[in-house]
Amino acid sequence: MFQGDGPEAGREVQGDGPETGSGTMADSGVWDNVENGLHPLILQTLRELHFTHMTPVQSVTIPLFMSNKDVAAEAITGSGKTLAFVIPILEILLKREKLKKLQVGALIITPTRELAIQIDEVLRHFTFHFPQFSQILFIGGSNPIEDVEKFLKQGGNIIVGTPGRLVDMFRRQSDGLDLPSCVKTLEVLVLDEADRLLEMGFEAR
Ligand SMILES: Nc1ncnc2c1ncn2[C@@H]1O[C@H](COP(=O)(O)OP(=O)(O)OP(=O)(O)O)[C@@H](O)[C@H]1O
Repeated sequence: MFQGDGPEAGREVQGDGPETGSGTMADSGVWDNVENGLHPLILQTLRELHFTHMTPVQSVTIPLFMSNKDVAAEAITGSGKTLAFVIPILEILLKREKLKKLQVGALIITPTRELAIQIDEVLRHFTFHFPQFSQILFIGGSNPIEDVEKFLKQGGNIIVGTPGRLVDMFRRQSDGLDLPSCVKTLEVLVLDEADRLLEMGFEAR
């Protein structure tokens, strides 16, 4: 499940998995046909990845997301949900005024370190072509001070993180990181696997 930051009411989308439709995973339209067009460098990255067609969840949600709707999607594992939010994030950030180094434009929260690493890797394929966007991974298992220093040094226009480390990073003002101020520029919030995230029972302490 994911959400775009937009003025209009959300809409629930049921995405088909790889085994449905005509039997192939990517059978719901070519990327060139996305309304208003995708950025040429995004299309180039998709060609590099050999992704010729959108999956059903991508073809339904990407246009909604790109028109600033709030989107909630439910689709089976492996149906291509990651690209369904990664591409709109980039398109939305490309349309806004350039973000400064410490301004966060998108925050992707996911329940496990493994998922965060996977999303970070997928995103990196795309941001490789957009050096104006910095991205940072906030997950447990490393020294939080290193994350603070990394953010201050290289910035984090797009953050991918797990809840525990993110909460920690939001409380690091005494170490020189004022993340609550940095997210004032937030355009997109993604709650990946929102059902699992909410089951985890994170509460304000
Ligand atoms: N349009 C596409 N064409 C071909 N392959 C794709 C396409 N979109 C995504 N994939 C590939 O399909 C696989 C599953 O995608 P992804 O991990 O985004 O699924 P998911 O729905 O997020 O799965 P999970 O529920 O496990 O997180 C990945 O290997 C990804 O690279």
